[in-house]
Formats: sequence, C-alpha cells, structure tokens
Amino acid sequence: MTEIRPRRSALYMPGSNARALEKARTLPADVVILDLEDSVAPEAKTEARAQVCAALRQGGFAPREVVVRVNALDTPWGEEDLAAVAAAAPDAILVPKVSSPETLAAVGLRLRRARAPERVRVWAMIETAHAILRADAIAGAAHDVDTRLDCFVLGLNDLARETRARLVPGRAPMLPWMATALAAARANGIDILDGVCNDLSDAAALRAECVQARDCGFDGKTLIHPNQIGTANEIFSPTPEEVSEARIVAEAFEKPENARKGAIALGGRMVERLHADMARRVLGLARAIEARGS
Ligand SMILES: CC(C)(COP(=O)(O)OP(=O)(O)OC[C@H]1O[C@@H](n2cnc3c(N)ncnc32)[C@H](O)[C@@H]1OP(=O)(O)O)[C@@H](O)C(=O)NCCC(=O)NCCSC(=O)C[C@H](O)C(=O)O
Ligand SMILES: [Mg+2]
Repeated sequence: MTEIRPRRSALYMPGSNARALEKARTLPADVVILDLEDSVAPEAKTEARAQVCAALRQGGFAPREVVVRVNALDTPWGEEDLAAVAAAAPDAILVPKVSSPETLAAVGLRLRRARAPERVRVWAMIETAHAILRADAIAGAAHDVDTRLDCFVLGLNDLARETRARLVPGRAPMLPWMATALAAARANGIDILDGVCNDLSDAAALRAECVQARDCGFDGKTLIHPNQIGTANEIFSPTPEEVSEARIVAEAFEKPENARKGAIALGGRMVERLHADMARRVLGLARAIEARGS
C-alpha cells in the first residue's frame, strides 16, 4: 500500500501575516497553506511573496506539509509567484482557479524550467464552473508525471460567486459539485479536501460540514482559523471503534481457513475482500496519525 499522509486539517493563512506564519510552526494542523492569492491585497502581494519564501527557507514546519497558494498565471503576479516559490521548494504549490488540464501542464512546464525539486507537488483548486464540468479531465492530468498533480482542494466561495448558488446550512446546492469533484479525484488516484467554513464562531456548523465531507469521502477540510483545527482532526480520524473493527476484518482474511474465500460471515454480517482492503486503509491512516503524535 502507498504511504498515507494525513490531510485532515489544512489551515490557510495570509502570506502577508507574519504572526500567522510564525504560529504555523506550532499549530496541530496536518497541512499549512501559505496564501498569496485572495487573502492578500494587491498592494501587499510582492512583500507577501518575499515573506513566504523567507519562511520556507527558514523551515521548521515539519511534520506539517507546507503548501503555498500562488496567484493564477493570468494575473500580474502569477509568473513571479511560481518562479519564486518553485525555488523555495515547499511540499506543494496550490494553483487557484484551475479550469482545464492545460493550466496544470503550463504550471508543470514552468516548474521543470525552474528546476523545482521533484518532491514539490502541485495541488489544484476546484472552484470554477468549468472545473466541475471538466473535473475528470483535470484530475486525469495526474497520470502525466510532469504535472505533479497530487490533490484537489474545493473553493466553494468562488463556486458560489460564479454560479450564484447560495452557501446554506447543509450545503444542498453544492453537494452535486462536491460529489463530482470527489469522484474525479478518486477515479484518478489523488486526494481531495473540502472547502472552508466561513463562520468562525459557529462550532456546530463546522462540525456538521466536517461530518458531511468525511461521509462523502473527503480526506480533510481546509480551514481559516486555528480554532477549527481540533474539530477537523477529530472528525477525519478513524474512531477507536472503526480501528478495532478494521483490525477484526483485516485479520479475518489472514486466517488460513479464509485464504480461498471471497466472502465470509463475521459477527452476523457478510464481509468481502473489498472490506478487508478498506479496513487496511483505515489501519494505515490510523498508524500515520499515531506516528504524527496527534
Ligand atoms: C479571519 C481572520 C482574519 C481572523 O483573524 P484574527 O481577528 O486575528 O483572529 P483571532 O484574533 O481570533 O486570532 C487568534 C490568534 O490566532 C492567530 N490566527 C488567526 N487566524 C490564523 C490563521 N489562519 N493562521 C494562523 N494563525 C492565525 C492570530 O494571529 C492570533 O494569534 P495570537 O497573536 O497568538 O493571539 C484570520 O483568521 C485569517 O486571516 N484567516 C485566514 C484567511 C485566509 O487565508 N483566507 C483565504 C483562504 S479561504 C479561500 O480563499 C477559500 C477558497 O479559495 C474559496 O474560494 O472558497
Ligand atoms: Mg477561491
């Protein structure tokens, strides 16, 4: 089985906010996303880029994955962001407003020209109507190693803006688009993270969104404030009951008497080998979380 990296919580912070960048090295998020795009005002973009690159060079973010969201290539800052961030080599570069696989090819080409280390991956924001309509083709870019595509991140605020759908409790208008993006990610073997919950003070709303996203199959949730990390880490972790159930299922198929069976009865339920595969993933995720220490 390939290595599982927990991505339960991915906290955005404005690249212009030195205090937030400093705090990122201490917060229990699995991923920190240093933002150069929408949370940074146009007049602060150049300074934010320099500050983020300096923070990357200083390091100290491990075991967190550190990801930088650059401005799109068709903006006045995109090319310089990509060149500077490629040289500073974060774990991944998050590309906003990806609407076609060609954008990922263009980013991949620039990373190769900038000689970005191979370990630098590319994540794609899925936040336009075209991205939803072309989700499978965009996720399929992951099969071209030059694109380095590793993860989708939903941007539901931009989707709401473009489609005029409302961001309502329960997220009914968004669910078909969330499911489309999720199926595209899974069909092409990449991870996918849910969009942010804008309401900083509504803990119940955040919890409901995390539960909904976990049930839909998402790997984690993007966040905007440190007070959201604990809930995301909790909800996207397997529960102790899920871990012990997974252990029972995985071990059952390792018994010699079940070696030639495709389906067995276990605790009054039918269990197939596909359930053993799922159980092994739960156990792998639980081990990876335990190794992180939280
Ligand atoms: C929303 C905020 C502007 C609120 O900030 P603030 O008023 O400073 O909050 P607090 O006073 O409660 O902060 C308490 C301490 O926590 C630190 N802090 C706050 N937020 C962060 C953070 N995101 N990362 C790290 N640290 C953070 C403060 O510095 C305080 O620390 P201390 O001094 O020790 O007390 C702010 O939370 C914020 O800027 N959030 C992130 C906004 C952002 O990045 N937005 C862009 C991404 S969302 C998006 O674009 C989604 C997508 O594209 C879409 O389309 O949907
Ligand atoms: Mg957005």
